[in-house]
Amino acid sequence: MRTAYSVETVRAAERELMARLPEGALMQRAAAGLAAVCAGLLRRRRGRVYGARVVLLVGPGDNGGDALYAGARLARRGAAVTAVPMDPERMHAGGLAALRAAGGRAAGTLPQRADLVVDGLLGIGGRGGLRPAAAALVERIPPGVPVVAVDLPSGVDADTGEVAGPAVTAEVTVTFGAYKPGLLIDPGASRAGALHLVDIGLELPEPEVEALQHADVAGLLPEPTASSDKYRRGVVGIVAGSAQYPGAAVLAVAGALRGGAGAVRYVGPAADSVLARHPETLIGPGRVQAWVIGPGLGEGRAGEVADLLAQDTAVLVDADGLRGLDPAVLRARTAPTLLTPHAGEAAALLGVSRESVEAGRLAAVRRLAERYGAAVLLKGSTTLVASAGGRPVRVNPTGTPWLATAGSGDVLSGLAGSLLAGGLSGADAGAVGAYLHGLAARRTGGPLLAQQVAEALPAAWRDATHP
Ligand SMILES: NC(=O)C1=CN([C@@H]2O[C@H](COP(=O)(O)OP(=O)(O)OC[C@H]3O[C@@H](n4cnc5c(N)ncnc54)[C@H](O)[C@@H]3O)[C@@H](O)[C@H]2O)[C@@H](O)CC1
Ligand SMILES: Nc1ncnc2c1ncn2[C@@H]1O[C@H](COP(=O)(O)OP(=O)(O)O)[C@@H](O)[C@H]1O
Ligand SMILES: [K+]
Repeated sequence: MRTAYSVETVRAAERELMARLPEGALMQRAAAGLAAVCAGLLRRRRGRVYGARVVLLVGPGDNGGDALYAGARLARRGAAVTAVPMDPERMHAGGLAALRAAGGRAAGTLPQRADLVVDGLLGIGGRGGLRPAAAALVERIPPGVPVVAVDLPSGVDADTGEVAGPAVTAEVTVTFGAYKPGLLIDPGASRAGALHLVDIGLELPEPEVEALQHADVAGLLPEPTASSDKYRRGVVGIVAGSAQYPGAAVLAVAGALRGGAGAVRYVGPAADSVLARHPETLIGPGRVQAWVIGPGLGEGRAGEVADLLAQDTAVLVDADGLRGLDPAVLRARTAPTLLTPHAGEAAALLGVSRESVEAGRLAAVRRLAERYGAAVLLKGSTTLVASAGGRPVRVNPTGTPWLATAGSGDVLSGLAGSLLAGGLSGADAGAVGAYLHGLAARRTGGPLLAQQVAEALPAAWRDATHP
């Protein structure tokens, strides 16, 4: 599991540790880790550190201090290091002295030739969009030169991943003590490049955000045993499709057939299309361990949604099924419930604009889970899964923008429903479903069709369980 912590939590852990260590010890740990990553990158790119031109962008706080001390270490190894301050009056004094003592220099303007830029403008002390002096430096980073971000790319909000205006795009981010949510959630995540965590010895409580890895997914996926039969493995029922959208039913069933359930049952008007593509499907009402309702349902089918929600069976509600949901009805349920909106559907459920959901995805998914008393999977660039009751929000690390194609959400709802039928909780079914869905899409590559994502699911399952 990859875990991430808010700025407030990191600061508290830092204070506690600093009280027990000599002054400046944490910054030296951070700078040593940062310098090692920079040196590794320079060696890979040009064979050696000696003679490399390194530019440090230096902000007014400790993030700049880290960059200056790391720059001093690189200068001692023969790099030509130039520090460019955001504000020449406010640079970490100890760091600047160390850099100068090691042979580095400060300059007023950004050199146009460099082998590496180190972004030490802002770390966890950054607030709001970059102010003009910082933005001007970011805009002058020479194109094609690799950037290593210190703690996080400047301009990315550490707690949310929000980016308001210009921001650094890094090849590598070297972060200290703990990942921050903004490094795992887009748009911040796509600015951070490869993540490198430097352990500075922090002791941390439960995380705010977590991302599953292969081993976590393997531990959650249901595996059949000698005593399994198709009913014990779980039956998932799919209520999807309409005369207008029969394809949604076919795709949801395609996902469900590859989600580990022993059988898939289809209920709805697209039975002929479903059977033509998936002869394995059972047709018509019957007993199931989990229902999926919503993909391609069209208008006027709220009664069917209400009927399923009234049953004491796990239910996943997607797409058209999400219209007009009553929070009181959902909160009263005791069986697992998973809602899988995209940003537009989430906005309608919260009564806010789509833009506000997209700008603050973490807050939106948390509010949805609280309000509806259910697990909620918010689709989009970095899919998020929250559960009612304040557990860490799960961030899916496997997505790809190629998934933004018609019908891929239908495959996901069938898949996650199948996992629910296999006995996973709402949040686990959502997070594991999104993980396999993203892996399958990455395996397929783009441009991709939703049905290809479904077809690649067994291979993605094997990748996660037998890496
Ligand atoms: N606290 C600790 O124990 C450690 C901190 N470390 C480093 O210290 C950093 C945090 O340092 P600070 O708390 O000094 O904060 P930062 O260095 O992140 O930035 C704070 C400064 O930036 C200015 N600023 C804030 N938002 C801005 C914006 N949008 N545009 C322009 N300027 C802005 C503020 O006025 C303030 O002067 C971490 O990210 C990490 O790099 C590391 O050395 C490890 C140990
Ligand atoms: N920019 C993006 N990056 C990664 N994944 C995305 C992006 N946009 C959409 N997706 C994913 O694509 C799928 C689209 O689902 P959805 O919006 O329900 O479409 P549909 O209803 O056509 O199936 C979801 O899994 C979502 O997370
Ligand atoms: K930074």
